[in-house]
Amino acid sequence: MASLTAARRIVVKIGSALLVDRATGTLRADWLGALAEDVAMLKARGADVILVSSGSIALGRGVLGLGLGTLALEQSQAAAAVGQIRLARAYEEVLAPHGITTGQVLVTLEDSADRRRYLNSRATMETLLGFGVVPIVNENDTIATDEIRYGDNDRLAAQVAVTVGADVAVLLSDVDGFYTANPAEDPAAHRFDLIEEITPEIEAMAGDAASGLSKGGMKTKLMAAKTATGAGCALAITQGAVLRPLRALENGAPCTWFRPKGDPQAARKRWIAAMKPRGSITVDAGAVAALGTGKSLLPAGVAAVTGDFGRGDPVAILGPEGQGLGTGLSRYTAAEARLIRGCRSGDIEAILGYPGRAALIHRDDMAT
Ligand SMILES: Nc1ncnc2c1ncn2[C@@H]1O[C@H](COP(=O)(O)OP(=O)(O)O)[C@@H](O)[C@H]1O
Ligand SMILES: N[C@@H](CCC(=O)OP(=O)(O)O)C(=O)O
Repeated sequence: MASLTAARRIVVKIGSALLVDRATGTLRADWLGALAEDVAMLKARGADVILVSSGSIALGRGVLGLGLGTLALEQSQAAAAVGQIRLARAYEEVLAPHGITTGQVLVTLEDSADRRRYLNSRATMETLLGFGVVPIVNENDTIATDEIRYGDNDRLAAQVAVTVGADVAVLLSDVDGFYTANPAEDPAAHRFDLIEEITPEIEAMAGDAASGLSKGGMKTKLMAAKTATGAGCALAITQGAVLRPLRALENGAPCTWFRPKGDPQAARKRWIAAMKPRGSITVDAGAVAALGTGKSLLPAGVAAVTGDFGRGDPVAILGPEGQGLGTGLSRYTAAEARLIRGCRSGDIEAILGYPGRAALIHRDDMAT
């Protein structure tokens, strides 16, 4: 079974109900301080950690005196604007004493649907993690309208896990796992230790949230589990209300694991391989050899470009005889690719008039 101890890159989702005291609308400082110790523990053993944290609306509504009732979308968005700044600051304040730098990343559903932005956010996240930063991710509630909202951070966390190629995602909840029925309503319900496959029977067991601060309930957690496991990332649901819930999980606290399908790299390659190319890039013999040894495709190895693709679009990679070598996501548009074809990476800026990425297709964005 998957485990937190061996994880290389971990996404942890923290729900509003854990972070914010419902009655007072204030932050649970002790709980957050203890969570910072958990994060420091994971970082100390070399894992990358990304926190997907809810709580901006719950915090902001307290500050604005909006009460506990249902909010109109604009009110939620206003509350998020007020709450998010406090939320990000709270994480910074608890993690800094551990020598950990934080960065705020606000995303919308559009960012991951649009492939160009998806590649940008992937590259930025990778760079942040390379610096040892712990990204604090939330939905950009102040600008997201209904059509482009995740609406719940369970699915957002799974999407982030896929974007960064995490091998483990943990949803810290107010319940210690996935049950045969909502345990708040059915005392006979029992918890699964491991779910191998999310079948329609399992889906029928997922109910809504019982608490007033949360959004998703188990339905969105199952959707998150589907997304994560399909991309090779194991997902755990566990009780977050205890102090140091990640240490507790490592020490065998009750939870439900969802088994991943393969590993993140293999899943990403399957995803890219299934895309319909928007054009083609023909490479020379030297590039064929370089790709064979697992290198990225540089402009220098490109002989010809066809089609009209944008940044992030899938393109067919062809050998000198026109033979198919695979599919990759282009980091340049077709027009740019034609201009920098055959050039050294160091000349890209002079040719295009702006600095670009060294590779035309990065190794991670290629299925060969
Ligand atoms: N099959 C189920 N197993 C466990 N909990 C369930 C189930 N169906 C519905 N629930 C409810 O989902 C809640 C957890 O979701 P939610 O309150 O949205 O948590 P979070 O704040 O962590 O997002 C549980 O407290 C429980 O009331
Ligand atoms: N983005 C929103 C949270 C949405 C959400 O999923 O909340 P929760 O069910 O508490 O995880 C916020 O920060 O208030």
